[in-house]
Amino acid sequence: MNDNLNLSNLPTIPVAPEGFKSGFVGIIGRPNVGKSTLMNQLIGQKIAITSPVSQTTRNRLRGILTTEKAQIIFVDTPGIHKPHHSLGKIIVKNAKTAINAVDIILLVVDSSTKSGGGDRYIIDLLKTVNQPIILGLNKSDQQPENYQEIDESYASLIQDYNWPILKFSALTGDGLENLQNSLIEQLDFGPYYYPPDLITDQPERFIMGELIREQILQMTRQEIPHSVAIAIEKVEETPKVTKIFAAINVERNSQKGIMIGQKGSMLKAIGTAAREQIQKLIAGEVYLKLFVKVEPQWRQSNLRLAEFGYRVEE
Ligand SMILES: Nc1nc2c(ncn2[C@@H]2O[C@H](COP(=O)(O)OP(=O)(O)OP(=O)(O)O)[C@@H](O)[C@H]2O)c(=O)[nH]1
Repeated sequence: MNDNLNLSNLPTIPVAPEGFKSGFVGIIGRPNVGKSTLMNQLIGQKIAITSPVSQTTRNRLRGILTTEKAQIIFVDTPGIHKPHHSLGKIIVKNAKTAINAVDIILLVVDSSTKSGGGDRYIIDLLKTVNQPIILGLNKSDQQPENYQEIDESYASLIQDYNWPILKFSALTGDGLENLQNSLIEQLDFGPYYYPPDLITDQPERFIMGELIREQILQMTRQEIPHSVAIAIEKVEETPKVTKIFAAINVERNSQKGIMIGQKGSMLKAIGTAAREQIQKLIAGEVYLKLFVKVEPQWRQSNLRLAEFGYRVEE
């Protein structure tokens, strides 16, 4: 019998106690403001990848925080920006869909610099939204001396609305308890949507691919912009070690060269760092084998995008 159909294998979800609150919080913002860092910090484990290169996050990813009083499901959305190619369009479309499917919107901005056109673009998108919105000033640890001017530049953008403003640092954790309490306060009473010990809705394989992609983005920086997709081809579990075979798909031969590096040095460095991250994720020994493949123009082709796991959500 297929194990998936065996009902006794399904996780059980307890009945929530009286007064329990729950709901979905959409983390929205421009690329690179710290949305993924924030979600990881709030749920206490790395499930969303982060990097100094913008547009790191591609798919919707849920992070689940369960406390005694509440369950908050965070929906990390790809940064909203004006799209230039078909992957970009899917990313923005998914972010807009996410806005409609949540109970509270946490609009995150980078308060180490003043507001700009990109912030105004998102606030315009949110004008017609009915859910409560919180404006989160992130990167408080990096604010310069003229922080009051910066705070004012954001406050003036939302002066016509009654949105609360909270300041925090996703990196240091400063102000996050306050943020968590404000979110719980605004949530309605509700059930456990997920088992209390679950921290994400994504399968482990997806996160593994993301952890590999994170190392590529960090190590190759601007040289391999966004033309990389990871396919986890095989996972073999043995009692001692989990063997993972993953293909790194790039668009051009030149990118393949960069990815492999001199005498394979780049691929080796990526593999070593990603292996360490994956070991933390699965709490066990990992053997990671990486291959590089050239898939011309994968970003333009919706079919190929679907194969690599990028969903367009209606
Ligand atoms: N100093 C400081 N840096 C931060 C903070 N939060 C995030 N960062 C950094 O900002 C960069 C972008 O963070 P991400 O979490 O990847 O940003 P994101 O909004 O998810 O980015 P996209 O996936 O592009 O939408 C990373 O280098 C983070 O380390 C913060 O509170 N303080």
